[in-house]
Amino acid sequence: MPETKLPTPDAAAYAAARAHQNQLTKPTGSLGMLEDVACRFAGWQGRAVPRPPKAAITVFAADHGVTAEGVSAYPSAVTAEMVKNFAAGGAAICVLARQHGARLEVVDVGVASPLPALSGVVSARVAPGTRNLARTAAMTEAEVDAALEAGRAAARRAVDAGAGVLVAGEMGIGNTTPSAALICHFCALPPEAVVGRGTGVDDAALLLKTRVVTQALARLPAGADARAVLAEVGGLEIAAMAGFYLEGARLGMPSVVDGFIAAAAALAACAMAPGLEHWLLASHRSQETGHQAALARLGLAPMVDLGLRLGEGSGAALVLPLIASALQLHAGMATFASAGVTDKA
Ligand SMILES: Cc1cc2ncn([C@H]3O[C@H](COP(=O)(O)O)[C@@H](O)[C@H]3O)c2cc1C
Ligand SMILES: O=C(O)c1cccnc1
Repeated sequence: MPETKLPTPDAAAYAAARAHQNQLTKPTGSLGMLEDVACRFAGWQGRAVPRPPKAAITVFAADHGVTAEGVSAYPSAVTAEMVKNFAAGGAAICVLARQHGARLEVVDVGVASPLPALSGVVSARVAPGTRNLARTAAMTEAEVDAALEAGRAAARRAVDAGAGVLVAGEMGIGNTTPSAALICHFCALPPEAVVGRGTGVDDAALLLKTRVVTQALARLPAGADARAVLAEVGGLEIAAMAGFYLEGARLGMPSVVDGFIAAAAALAACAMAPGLEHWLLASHRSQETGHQAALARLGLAPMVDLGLRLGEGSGAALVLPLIASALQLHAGMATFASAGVTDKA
């Protein structure tokens, strides 16, 4: 796979935005992370006063052979059923996309059972789910490449549709298991520090899930590159999300990273293209064990902590109004000079 060459955000526009923030009628720094968000959008758009972006949400769906081990509280069949629910507009992410007027596309990267043609669902099937990573490599590297490309193509469609900020979500019963393995690998953490309850498994399944991750990681050869790591312990939708982030950044478009699975995909993508993290914003702190460590490794601070553990891109969608407020405050507030307010001494 050719190395992705990424642009760098515009440092001059970022600095101009920071200077502008310091002129606004508020104590310096008092809008906290909203100030950083506005300045980072300035860097991404190359203008001191960035325009409010339209958001596009892409949900990648795929199944996981590892569900045969009993690592999820829900059966694999839910993945396909939820894709139908996405098409019918009934999932959490559908409600949030409608609320925010965001484009929503669902991409089938490898749901186990073939789906009928569904409105809003793009078929980019690589395989009928991954193989069971408890016992064997989840994917071949060719499958990883195909999934990465499915994600890249989806990012191009979102940008072509006029998006100024991208959101990747996922649906894949069992996917917190490969995500935990990826986070362990890229953060050099033991499974006990990363594996969580996902959809809500009991203590016995949590132990089993931890053992599965330990066994899968033991197969990784020393010095395996990100593609090989994804093939061994990853997932089709996770690889697609990585491709989506990479292509977004290549096109100069930032992505809001959702929860645990998104963080795992972002870590893999950053390993493929250092500097990608400069194009990412973290929406929230997930309840899932190990998410905080993954964000720390990415150098990202979550905007909110709402006790979420859903996925689908829901956390990222929930912060879109905060991003809009950050940019409106940046553009709309008076300066000390314009309002005749005395600045600090
Ligand atoms: C009805 C339903 C809707 C969901 N939407 C997202 N997830 C989330 O839960 C799954 C990961 O958790 P685990 O690894 O424990 O299976 C993923 O599909 C994720 O998107 C859902 C899960 C369910 C059951
Ligand atoms: O944080 C997430 O993305 C998450 C956590 C649990 C289950 N599904 C998703």
